[in-house]
This record gives sequence, structure tokens and C-alpha cells, in this order.
Amino acid sequence: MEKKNTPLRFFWHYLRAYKIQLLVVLIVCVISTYLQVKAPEFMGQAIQELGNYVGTFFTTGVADNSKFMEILMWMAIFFILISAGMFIQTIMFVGISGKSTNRMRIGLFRKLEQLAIRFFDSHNDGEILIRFTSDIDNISNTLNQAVGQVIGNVALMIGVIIMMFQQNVSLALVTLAVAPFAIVFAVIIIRKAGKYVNLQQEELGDLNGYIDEKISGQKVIITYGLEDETIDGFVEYNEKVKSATTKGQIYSGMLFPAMQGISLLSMAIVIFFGGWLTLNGDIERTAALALIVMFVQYARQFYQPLSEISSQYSMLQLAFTGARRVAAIFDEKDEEERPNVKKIDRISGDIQLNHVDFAYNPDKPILKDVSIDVQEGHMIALVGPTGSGKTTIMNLLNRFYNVTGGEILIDGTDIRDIELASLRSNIGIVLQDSVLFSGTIRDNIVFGKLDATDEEVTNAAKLANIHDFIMGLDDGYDTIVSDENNMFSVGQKQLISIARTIITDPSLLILDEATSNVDTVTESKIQAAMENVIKGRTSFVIAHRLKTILNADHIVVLHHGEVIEQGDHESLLKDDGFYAELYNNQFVFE
Ligand SMILES: Nc1ncnc2c1ncn2[C@@H]1O[C@H](COP(=O)(O)OP(=O)(O)OP(=O)(O)O)[C@@H](O)[C@H]1O
Repeated sequence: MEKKNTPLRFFWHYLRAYKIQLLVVLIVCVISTYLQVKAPEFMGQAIQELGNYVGTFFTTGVADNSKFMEILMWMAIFFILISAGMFIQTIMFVGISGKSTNRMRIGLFRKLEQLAIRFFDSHNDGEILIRFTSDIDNISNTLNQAVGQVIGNVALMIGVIIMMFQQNVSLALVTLAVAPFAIVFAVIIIRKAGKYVNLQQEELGDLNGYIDEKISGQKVIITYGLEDETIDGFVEYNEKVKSATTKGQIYSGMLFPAMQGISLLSMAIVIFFGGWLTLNGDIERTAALALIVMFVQYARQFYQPLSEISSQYSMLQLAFTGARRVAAIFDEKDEEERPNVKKIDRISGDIQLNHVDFAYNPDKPILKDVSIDVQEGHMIALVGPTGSGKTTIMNLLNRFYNVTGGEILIDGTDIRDIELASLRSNIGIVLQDSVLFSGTIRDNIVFGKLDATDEEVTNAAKLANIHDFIMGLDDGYDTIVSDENNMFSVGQKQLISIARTIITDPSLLILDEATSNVDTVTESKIQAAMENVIKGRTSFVIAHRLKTILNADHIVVLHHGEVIEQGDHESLLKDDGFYAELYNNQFVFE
């Protein structure tokens, strides 16, 4: 994957597709700059011709103003052409910006789909979302407005410098005398502002994360009466955003007035020096006046772009920050594949975990020397207290994470040597919190097998014990599932996701605490659905309620990431160890 870590490389990656349009913009920009820097010369000439005309008229009573009128006409044509050039540049940049930010969004989303689960586990949703919204919006606004103007302004400044030195070297030097101060001042302020713009986007990401977390936990907040505390937390995050934004804006805001002041100062110096030249008789009076008018115009043309660039800088800074943040996601590691991985069609389901070690973070080992031997078609139950590593084993089987020591073999092959897509197509997962996606119920069931027939869909739903419920709905399988239409219970969602798993006909099943959080009727339905889906497949079941796994072929008891006991239910009870204690305690409470 190409590295796009610097904002400039990132921009070029997307803009290089529009080389021709950019070339047109550049040509238009050069022409329009030439016209702009030529205009003051006309103004000088107009003053001179007007002077000649008035002088002749007062001495002879008649004079020819056609030369003056001709210059005015040329000035009008120049101004029309300059406006047309600006219009063309704007239109071109709007097109380039729209297309490139569209590609950025698609690219970013595609990248997200390739990222390892570790990325999602270590970034909150709000932080990721803000890349799609605020960061890309900032890039888009800058491409739309600022880039064209900055290019035009830089070209204008270069053109003005050339023209000034052509016209009069001393006046050119006088006009530029304060430029170094202006530039040093601008650089200092821009650096300060940049620091706060970066901070502002980070704080905004945190704020988004906070809002996202609180919205999804709204029921808990209401239940515990934590509305005021939640608002206080929001105000705190919001305050941080406000503080960074205000500081950034104060620094950015200082630039424009400072540049305007410097521009006016430079004009005053030009007028003073021009006047001095006239008084000292070096230049004829009308010519001197024309020169002063011309250089006042140049001073304006030189310093105004500087203040415009400065005033656009906060926008540019936001875009650079946005580019850096979006590029950082592109630089994240994709899911890793070893070279020469094996594509597998269907696994039989023999699984061995050999001395598996694992740590999410290098300094905190989670699984220690875990060895489990699973025969094809067997049901394995993972039990143990919370945090003992049950879900982690599931994460490793599906290769959401890779083992840090030891190996996991499926049909004798290390799973890191199996192509990820083919490995996962053999694995079905039912999670405790079943996720339904927007679309119809049918869409949700065929999620893992898009070409499934209606018959396959209904068969899967029947095996999952949810067919009758679906048929009882007005729109049956076409019932719309959406965020706004949150009409399904936890159990129903789970049954739909069991149907989704059944339809993919996986060789290996992972069921994570699938029977908690539901009433006893639904639980028995889920239990029956599970038995249907487990039948004939190798399956790992993680359950806190031990009665759901009594007939497991093999029970593995985990404690602090280590296997402390394993065997079937009867033998574990006989051993009278940790499992027996767990089992007896649970039945006291149920
Ligand atoms: N993404 C992660 N990053 C860092 N640590 C993690 C991550 N996921 C889990 N852990 C840690 O790994 C340990 C094992 O967690 P795991 O979820 O596997 O336990 P579990 O037995 O499934 O627990 P539970 O029954 O509560 O679901 C815990 O200490 C947990 O804090």
C-alpha cells in the first residue's frame, strides 16, 4: 500500500488524476495574472494622457482625447478578461474538488473495510466518523475556494514584483521594503494558529466520540438518572473544542488586519518616496504622478494577496489537518496475510490450539499456554469468570487478532497460512448483541449469502425458529429493519442472526453468550435454534449459563487466561474443582 503520510502527497494522490484541468487552471492563472499586473500600467498611462489632454486643452482650447479613451477601453477589456479568468478557475476547482473528495470518501470507506479489528477496538466511532464529515468537508471547502485563490495570489505577487522592477527599481525596492517583516510575522502567526487548528480537530473527534457513546447508551443514562452528569461531561468536551477554536481563530484573525496595516504603510511609503522624487526634480511631474498611481496600485496588488493568503490560511490549515488525519487512516495496517496463503473450500472442523499465547498489548498477557484439541463435529464450551479470555479465543479463531505465541491449526493447517476470506467463509458467528442492518428482514438473512433463494431463506428462518414470527408481520420477509424502526426484541434479533448464520452453512460455529438477556420462552426457542445450527458442525459456545452447555462434548474452563480444567460435564463435576463450584453456585441462584 502506497504511503500517503504527508498532506501534500495525500493531495497529489487525489489531484493527479486531473492534471489536464490543473494545467488549464495554471494557464488561465498566468494569463489573468499578466492582465492584472498590466492594468496599473494602463492606469499610469491614462493619468499621463489625461494630464496631456488637460494641459493642451487649457493652453490651446482644443485637445484630442482619443488616446485617453482608447486606454480606458483597453482597461475595460482587461477587467472583463480578468473576471472571466477568475470565473473559469472557480468552476474548474469546484469540479476537481467535488470529484476528488468523492474519491476520498469512497477510498476511506474501502480502507475501513480492509482494516484489522484492532483498529476498531482502539478508535471510538466518533473519531472515525469525523474523518468522513468535518475532515473531508474542510478539504473540500479548501479545494473549492482557497486553493485557486492562493495559486492566483502567489502568481500575482510574483508578476507584480517583475513588473515593479521593470518600471522603476528604486520604487520597487521601496514598495517591498516592509515585505520581509510581513512574511516573518505571517509565518510566526500561522505556526501558532496551526497548532490550535490541529488541536481543534482532535477535540472535535473526542466530542463526537462522546456524543456517539452517550446516544447509544441513552437508555442506561435515563435509567440511572445521569442526564445532568452527561450534560456536564458534554459541556466539558465542548469547552475544550471552544477553547482550541477560539485560540486558533484569534491567531488567524490577527493576520488580516496586520497585513492590511502593512499594505497601507507600504502605500504611504510609496507616495512619500514618489513625492520626494518629484520634488527633487528627478522625474517630470505628470510622469511622477503616473508612476505614483501605478506603484500605489502595485503595492495594493502585492500586499492584498498576502493578506488574502493569510486570511485563507486557517482554511488551508484545516484542510492540511484533515488530510493528515485521513492519510493517517490510509497508513493504518491492513489485515495481514502471509505470502502464499492457502485457499480452502470447506474445512472438516478438526481444530487444535497448541500452546497459544496472546496479548492485545505487549505488556499485558491475556492467554497463557492455552491448548485445546477439538474433534470434527464436536461442541466445545468455553466457561470461566468474566475477563478470563473466552471472547479472546473466539477473536483468535476468526483471526480478528493473530496469536502471539503457539499456533491454531484447522485440519492440520496453521490458520495464518489460510487465506483470510476463505477461512472466514467457513466460520459462522452469533454474537450476544446481534446486529441488524438497515434493509428488509430478507436482506438481513441473506447477508452472508447474497444469492440465496427464497426457499433457503425460509428454511434458515424455520431452523432458527423465527419463521412464524416473520410471517406474522404485515410485510413478512419484506419488513423494513432500520434505526428508526427498532421493533425487534433482543431475542428476535438473535434468532434472525442465527438464521443469517445457518444460511451460510458454516463448518465452524462460534456462539458467544448467545442465550443471555432473554426471557425463558425466547431462551428455549434460541436453545432449540442453536441445537439446529450446531448439529453436525464443530462449534465453540461461550456461555455464562452453564445449563445451556450441559451436553457439550468438551468443556474448557478458563481462569486468568489459562486452561485450569477440561473434560465433559460429568467428569468435571466429579473432579469437584472450579467448574463444579461454578456450576453449583449457578444452580443455587437460578
Ligand atoms: N480489544 C482489547 N484490547 C485490550 N484488552 C482487551 C481487549 N479485549 C479484551 N481485553 C482484555 O482481555 C481480557 C480477556 O477478555 P475477554 O473479553 O476475552 O474475556 P471474557 O472471558 O470473554 O469475558 P466476558 O465473560 O466478560 O465476556 C480482559 O482482561 C479484557 O480486559
